[in-house]
Amino acid sequence: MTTDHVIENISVNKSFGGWNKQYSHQSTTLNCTMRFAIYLPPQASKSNKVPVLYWLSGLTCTDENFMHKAAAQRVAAALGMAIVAPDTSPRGEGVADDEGYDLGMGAGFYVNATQAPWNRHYHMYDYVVNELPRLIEAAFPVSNKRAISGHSMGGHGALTIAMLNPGRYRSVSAFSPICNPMTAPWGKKAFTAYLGKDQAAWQAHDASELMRQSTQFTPARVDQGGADDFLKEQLKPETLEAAAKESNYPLDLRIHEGYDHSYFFISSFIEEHLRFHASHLS
Ligand SMILES: N[C@@H](CCC(=O)N[C@@H](CS)C(=O)NCC(=O)O)C(=O)O
Repeated sequence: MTTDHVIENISVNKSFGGWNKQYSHQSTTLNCTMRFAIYLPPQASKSNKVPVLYWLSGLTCTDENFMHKAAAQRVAAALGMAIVAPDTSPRGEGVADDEGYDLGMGAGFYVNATQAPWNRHYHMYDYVVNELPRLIEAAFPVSNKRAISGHSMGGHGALTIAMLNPGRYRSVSAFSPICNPMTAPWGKKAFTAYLGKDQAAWQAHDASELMRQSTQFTPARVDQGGADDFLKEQLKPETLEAAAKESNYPLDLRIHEGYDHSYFFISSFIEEHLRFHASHLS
């Protein structure tokens, strides 16, 4: 490990024979101290590097929501899969913020901000794609067999990051993703602030636009609750489905009647997502 990869342990909890841990580190990409969580299954050891799923959370979340509420550890332990959950934005004094829950801290949207004041710290795209996996693969017994998943804003992050980096992730999945942020209130607000008014810059981070233009396919699964309050105005899975049809992208999209936007939905289907990723990681 080089000095670029100095990490400080914050918590350790044994879980299903493996370990749930939190660390902080100084991020050179985000220019602030960041926290992440990692679940290491019992199979992970110096002589046995395990594949790793990167989980991107939604608005208002930290590295903790998924690890506390998704109930993923039992199946991750059985499958021998590590899970890494970063925070959802840069943090700390001096980091630009907004009064709204959907902009600033807790709402990094997994893009590289080009607009002031956000461009000093808000580089979540580079952090997730480059700095974090470099650090994780240097510091823990995990391999470079990667998958990516996320929820809502994090579902948007997972889909766009996978499509912008073909070959980097073996599979991608999302719960209740923001499928067409260019036309959704959450996305329009964040993209205007972080990327500016020119919508050409937004297209590169819109899952539906990317899927419509895709010629290289990463296996993709999306699950959406039919009783999600954000479904019609913010999430728009029908737009992603239409885009997949246009490019013949093999998207497995499922709508589940009665489920809402919460972690009660995620925990109900997380096992299916982990098994989907395991089938592509092995
Ligand atoms: N209306 C909600 C929107 C935020 C929200 O629903 N966040 C989702 C992701 S988009 C979440 O995971 N919240 C944290 C949790 O359920 O643990 C609020 O004001 O907090």
